[in-house]
Amino acid sequence: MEISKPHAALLSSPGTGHLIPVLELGNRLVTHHNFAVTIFVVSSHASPAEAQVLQSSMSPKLCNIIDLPPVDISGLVDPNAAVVTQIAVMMREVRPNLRSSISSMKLRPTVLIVDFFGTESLPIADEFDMLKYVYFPSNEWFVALTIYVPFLDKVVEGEYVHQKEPLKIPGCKPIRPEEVVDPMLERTNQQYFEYLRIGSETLMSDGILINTWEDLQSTTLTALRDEKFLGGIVKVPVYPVGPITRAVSGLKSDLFDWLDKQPSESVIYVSFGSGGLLSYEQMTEVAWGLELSQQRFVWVVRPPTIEAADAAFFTAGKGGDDPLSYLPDGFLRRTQSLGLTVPFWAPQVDVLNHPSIGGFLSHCGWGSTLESITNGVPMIAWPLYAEQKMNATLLTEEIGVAIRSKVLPSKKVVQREEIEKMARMIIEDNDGKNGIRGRVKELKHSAEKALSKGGSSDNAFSQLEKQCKMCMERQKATAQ
Ligand SMILES: O=c1ccn([C@@H]2O[C@H](COP(=O)(O)OP(=O)(O)O[C@H]3O[C@H](CO)[C@@H](O)[C@H](O)[C@H]3O)[C@@H](O)[C@H]2O)c(=O)[nH]1
Repeated sequence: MEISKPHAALLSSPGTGHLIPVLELGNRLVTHHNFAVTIFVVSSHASPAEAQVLQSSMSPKLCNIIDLPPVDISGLVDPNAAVVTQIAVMMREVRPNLRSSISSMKLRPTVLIVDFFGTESLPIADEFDMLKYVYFPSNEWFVALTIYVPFLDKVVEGEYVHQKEPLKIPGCKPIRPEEVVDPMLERTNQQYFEYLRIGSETLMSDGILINTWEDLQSTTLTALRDEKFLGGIVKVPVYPVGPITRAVSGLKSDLFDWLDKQPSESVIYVSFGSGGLLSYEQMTEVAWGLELSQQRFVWVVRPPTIEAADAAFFTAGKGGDDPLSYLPDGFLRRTQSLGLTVPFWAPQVDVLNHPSIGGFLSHCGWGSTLESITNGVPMIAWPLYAEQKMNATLLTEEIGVAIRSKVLPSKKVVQREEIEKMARMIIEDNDGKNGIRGRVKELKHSAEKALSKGGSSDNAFSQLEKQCKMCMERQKATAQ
């Protein structure tokens, strides 16, 4: 490793939805900003999707990847505890391994960048005289809520979900009580305390990196920087560095042969992120809705869950039960010429990049959202868990690239007639009434501009690079 380059150590928390954006941030730092990068991975070790993502990051191998030894949290947390609690405890327990890995490195890292579940490791950066940043692979509105929750905690009485009025965040769009993130659903649950802690610890960093860009949501960014609003509590720089997404791999398969034969922008891609699951009843309605709409589709099908909305978070992409056996009788035969089903996992970035894809029925995970926007594909927002309800609102009410059902799918089963209508609307509305196709294409260009030389995200990276070079000089001076 060259001593002249800043060396960034990135820490990723378990889950494909976190691992992918951290790996891509690392790749970007290497390819565009002359960093050396080591990525510390805390993997869940049960997810084939995660293993596959790690494997593909080896060619070309741009970053040094260190899989931290797994930690046993069985004695510390109930196996049925919320996913956020489990991740938080894993990230807490992994700290000694991270510390010893960093201390044994020949070339001391200049900066530690943790994803937001790793904020408890920030003091380790101080021990080694490194800079410390928090990376949110999500949007500014979520960042705003996360850092403001410790303040809401002091003034809001009772459960957030029982509030009569939307929750106010200085300078930002208020949040409707039914849209709060999962850790805020129950204020006595451990995941809530972990979330509060993450919010406070983020403010102790040297800066916040967000996987978005200046023009996507400029009002919230302004609020995060303006002293009169959230800038009054966020004293560190906020860098929108995105959209950072995976590159198209150029895969060839029967799926792409089929897509090649479909008309331009005619196919709806249906997928719920790395682990999203539907109830059996909802899965049945989706199947009927697609069939009734007579629109073309590619559907990543997983076996149903008993909850209204759930996720196979630690086992993403894992086989087992045949998911296709849960589809309505005769569905596959009747839709043979209309669509394709893909069990468990699809090469999503390549699919969204295909010219025949014209809409994405998505759970609104931020990775999927960015992949849709950067490929100019409008969405049907179908939020399930985590911060996805906020994302869906952002996409439909503020950014204007999605349509959605009348009632949240996590609250009530969306009926086939409404799905049929949305499927037609997303494909047939070529720059029609709702104008979302035109808007998403505009944003595709604005995203490209942000990342190009001299664009806003490129500039944000340059500022980070500058801070890191200054830190390197300081480290050198103290070592002499
Ligand atoms: O069949 C599939 C399904 C998913 N993916 C990829 O998996 C990633 C999924 O990421 P994302 O859309 O962000 O969803 P989650 O995996 O659900 O991500 C978690 O992490 C995100 C970032 O914090 C949050 O926005 C989400 O709400 C949270 O659930 C994307 O890169 C997809 O391309 C595939 O390649 N094939």
